[in-house]
Amino acid sequence: MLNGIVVKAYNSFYYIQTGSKIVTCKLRGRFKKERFSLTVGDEVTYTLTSQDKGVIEDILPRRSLLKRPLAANVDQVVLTFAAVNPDINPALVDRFLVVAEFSELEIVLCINKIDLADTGVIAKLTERYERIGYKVLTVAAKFGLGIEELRTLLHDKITVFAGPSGAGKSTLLNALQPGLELITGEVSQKIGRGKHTTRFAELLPMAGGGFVVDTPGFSFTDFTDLAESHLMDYFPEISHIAAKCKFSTCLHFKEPQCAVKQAVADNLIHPERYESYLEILAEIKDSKKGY
Ligand SMILES: Nc1nc2c(ncn2[C@@H]2O[C@H](COP(=O)(O)OP(=O)(O)OP(=O)(O)O)[C@@H](O)[C@H]2O)c(=O)[nH]1
Ligand SMILES: [Zn+2]
Repeated sequence: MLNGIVVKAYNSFYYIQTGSKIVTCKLRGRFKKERFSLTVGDEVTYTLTSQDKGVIEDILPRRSLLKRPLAANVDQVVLTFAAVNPDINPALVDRFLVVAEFSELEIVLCINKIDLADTGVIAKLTERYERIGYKVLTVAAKFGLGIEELRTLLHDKITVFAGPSGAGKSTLLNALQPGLELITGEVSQKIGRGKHTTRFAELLPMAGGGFVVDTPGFSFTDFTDLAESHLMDYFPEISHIAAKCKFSTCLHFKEPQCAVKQAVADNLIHPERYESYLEILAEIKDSKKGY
């Protein structure tokens, strides 16, 4: 029995990668009866029926399932923003961060287009998010700057890219491609990448191990899945301090003796981060009205 990972699903065929080898597999009948939908990122065991064909015998338990893009076992998200052009919007960064935290993904904040920005601006931005505890990478995807460091962070993980339009996600993925050529070249031939354009995500194998989800998706507009009382869990610097509030039910809004509000006043929490928190809190409150 061999172990592998689903890198592409197409017409009830699954393309399973083990090492640098791709095997085309079908599912055992019993899975079809169970209506189990296998997706990219799933780990399976299979037996070979010929050199490059096989049958999936078992599906290993999923660690996670991301809905957009649809992929299992995603470990990490690289949130990509341009420092300028379009100018970084901290409120939008916070919204992406909340969704990434909610999805329990490891987070890398990638600030792109540093060739166009002031070094002072970059330093301030970096400091702002590193202070909260986030990993920040500054790159210029168009010029290959910082790409090696990003590549290192992708090793042995399944990574998805996200960020607003124009931030440079496609440029980043392309900059990562040269390192992939050896393996993806083989994949392309076998599974006809580019021939069939599908809406479904595929995993791109990385030279040093690990995969990147080829569709930068992971967009969202609402926070209706969140509970008001849990929102603070997705702001690390707020949840860190919340235990010191007078009331255990404190939402850090209008409650008296709130340690979070005090921390904002003392400049220990960035006022714009607190603004973002309040804004999303209001959206959650609104969405729950009328239920
Ligand atoms: N100056 C500069 N321009 C860049 C850099 N990276 C990307 N760009 C440019 O920014 C524009 C947008 O880049 P894309 O890679 O298409 O951005 P995207 O995030 O994939 O955008 P969507 O497909 O709309 O989601 C392109 O014109 C790129 O050439 C960079 O590091 N420096
Ligand atoms: Zn409070």
